[in-house]
Amino acid sequence: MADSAETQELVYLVTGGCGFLGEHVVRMLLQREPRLRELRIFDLHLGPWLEELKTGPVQVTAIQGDVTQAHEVAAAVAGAHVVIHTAGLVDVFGKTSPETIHEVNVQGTQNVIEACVQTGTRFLIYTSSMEVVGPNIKGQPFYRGNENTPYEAVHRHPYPCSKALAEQLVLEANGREVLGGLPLVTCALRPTGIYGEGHQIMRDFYHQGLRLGGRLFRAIPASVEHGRVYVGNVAWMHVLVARELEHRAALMGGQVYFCYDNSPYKSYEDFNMEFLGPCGLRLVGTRPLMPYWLLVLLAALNTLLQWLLRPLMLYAPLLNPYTLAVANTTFTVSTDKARRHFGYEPLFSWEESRTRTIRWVQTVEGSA
Ligand SMILES: NC(=O)C1=CN([C@@H]2O[C@H](COP(=O)(O)OP(=O)(O)OC[C@H]3O[C@@H](n4cnc5c(N)ncnc54)[C@H](O)[C@@H]3O)[C@@H](O)[C@H]2O)C=CC1
Ligand SMILES: CC(C)CCC[C@@H](C)[C@H]1CC[C@H]2[C@@H]3[C@H](O)CC4=CC(=O)CC[C@]4(C)[C@H]3CC[C@]12C
Repeated sequence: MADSAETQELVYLVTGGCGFLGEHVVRMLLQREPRLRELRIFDLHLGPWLEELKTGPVQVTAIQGDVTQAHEVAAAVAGAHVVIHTAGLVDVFGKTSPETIHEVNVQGTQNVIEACVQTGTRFLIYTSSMEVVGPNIKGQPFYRGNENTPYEAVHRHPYPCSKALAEQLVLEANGREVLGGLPLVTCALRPTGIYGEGHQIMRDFYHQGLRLGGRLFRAIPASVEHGRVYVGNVAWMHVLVARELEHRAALMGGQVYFCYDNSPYKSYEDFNMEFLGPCGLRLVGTRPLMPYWLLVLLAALNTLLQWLLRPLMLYAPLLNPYTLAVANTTFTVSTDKARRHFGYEPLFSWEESRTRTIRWVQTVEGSA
């Protein structure tokens, strides 16, 4: 990559570049990677906003494609110096079958790795997830943990299972010889729950609050803490890793990094209120209004309804046994591995992340 860097000739590929995180990665690369010549954006569904990017100095190439199709992936990867693989099916609500989640998240990642090997691309960054670690099926808390904290990472749900398998594939591929004889350098970033402009679940909570007359009802105790991270900082960490991977290949190759920032540790609902509150919503109750056993029952009922209604319609509410278990389990990270290895510092302070997210919620359809 050194020659290309000197002549400012880098080609990057972002898979899933039209998703919530992918769009931020794309925009961040255009702003903060001056060595970029071409940016390829590969996604199943291309967004109309891509058009506005095509007028800048960097060649922006939109590629409509499917990561499960090896030939489509190989064609997109050929000639790229760096691949940032964010594409994935983020489904914890039972909208898609476990087989499809596996095909996209695991087989899709395998296709990306093989494409790098076959075409000679040396640097691969994978967007993994905190879900690879936990919360586990026992609901054990992970409190201010880092990448070395012992934790029983046992999953049953298709989404964390698929992310864990895909991450393993990526890490094992580190060091494989790519076309041309040089070694592949890979690493995986594990964001905690991401928030920020474009966050669909935040939108859903906002609309739900509006439907309930400006109120949301507390379901989870305030003492259950979640680590959350602003999407701009997740994008920034991807850009930094991509930049540093060549020079620090021995240190960073085959490594995992939690993706974090200075957002405060709070319960999922209290954290959301940091944005929804200034937009006119109120969280009712200092304690959960329903006993936990009733939530468990409702979550199980939702699973049953989803199954019964499947032939007629897709019933995929926010509450199911898995989302309840995740929401009700403390999972917070506290680590400086990314700072030590490649100098990561959050680009956006908590105040700025909050302000940007509030401004975005204010533009969401239905807002006052
Ligand atoms: N949203 C979150 O809180 C977190 C997300 N992640 C990971 O970050 C990555 C991005 O997630 P989000 O942006 O939230 O999801 P998203 O659903 O907004 O974006 C995923 C993108 O991948 C694309 N995609 C899906 N299937 C594809 C296929 N077969 N071929 C090509 N493209 C395909 C989608 O069209 C979409 O644009 C995922 O890998 C996810 O597992 C990790 C931690 C937390
Ligand atoms: C009313 C319910 C009790 C509250 C439901 C909230 C849930 C929908 C969300 C609570 C925690 C979220 C998950 C968490 O942020 C970690 C994640 C990481 C990922 O890689 C993908 C998304 C998610 C699983 C996220 C999904 C929504 C929650 C379960």
